[in-house]
Amino acid sequence: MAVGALKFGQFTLKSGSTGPILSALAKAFASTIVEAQKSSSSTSPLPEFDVLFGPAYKGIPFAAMTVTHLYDNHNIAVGLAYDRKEVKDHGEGGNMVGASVKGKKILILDDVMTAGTAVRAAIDLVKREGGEVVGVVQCLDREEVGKDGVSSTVKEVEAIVGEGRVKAILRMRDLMVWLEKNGMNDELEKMKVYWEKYGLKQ
Ligand SMILES: O=P(O)(O)OC[C@H]1O[C@H](OP(=O)(O)OP(=O)(O)O)[C@H](O)[C@@H]1O
Repeated sequence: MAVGALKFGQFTLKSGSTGPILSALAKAFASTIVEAQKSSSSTSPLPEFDVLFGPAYKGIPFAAMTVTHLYDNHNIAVGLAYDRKEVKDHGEGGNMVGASVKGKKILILDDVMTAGTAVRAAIDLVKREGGEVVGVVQCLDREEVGKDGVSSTVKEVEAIVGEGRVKAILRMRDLMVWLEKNGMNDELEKMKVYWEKYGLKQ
């Protein structure tokens, strides 16, 4: 909220990527991954993984920052891989870049899922290249109903990667609690209206 990254209602998007914001995000992604790997933190801890995969485009800088932070601050050394949206017809060719995923355990990292299209495409790509996707981590879990109108996109993706294997730095309901605590009532009201329309009903 402090940097205007999240807005409700009608607005024009503006990019707000700066060193301090990206640094905070890298730290949050890395801590979320480390916590999720502890067996005490959840009934479905994230398994160890070899390569972090960031789907183009926004997933690429987030994954790159996170592997760096994992190494510098948590002594976890993993590879970085990402895809190109356009197939390259010269040089190494193909649309995978970075560490090889073949025979490796892969964690996918992105900012947010809506319909889950980007993450599903990433899962398919990694599988085609011979990797095994062991989980997904996103910045914000929107906690919205998915394509079937009942379950969530998270549940739909967990049906592919494993129950409890989609993690998030924070959830929509965490944001609502934070807005309430900080007296941001206008934003909270807008979020509640949005939640009524799109939020999970359980
Ligand atoms: O779950 P989905 O319905 O796929 O939506 C979520 C995806 O959409 C956004 O990326 P976008 O498609 O805008 O691409 P970009 O990262 O290249 O901007 C976002 O970064 C996710 O990757």
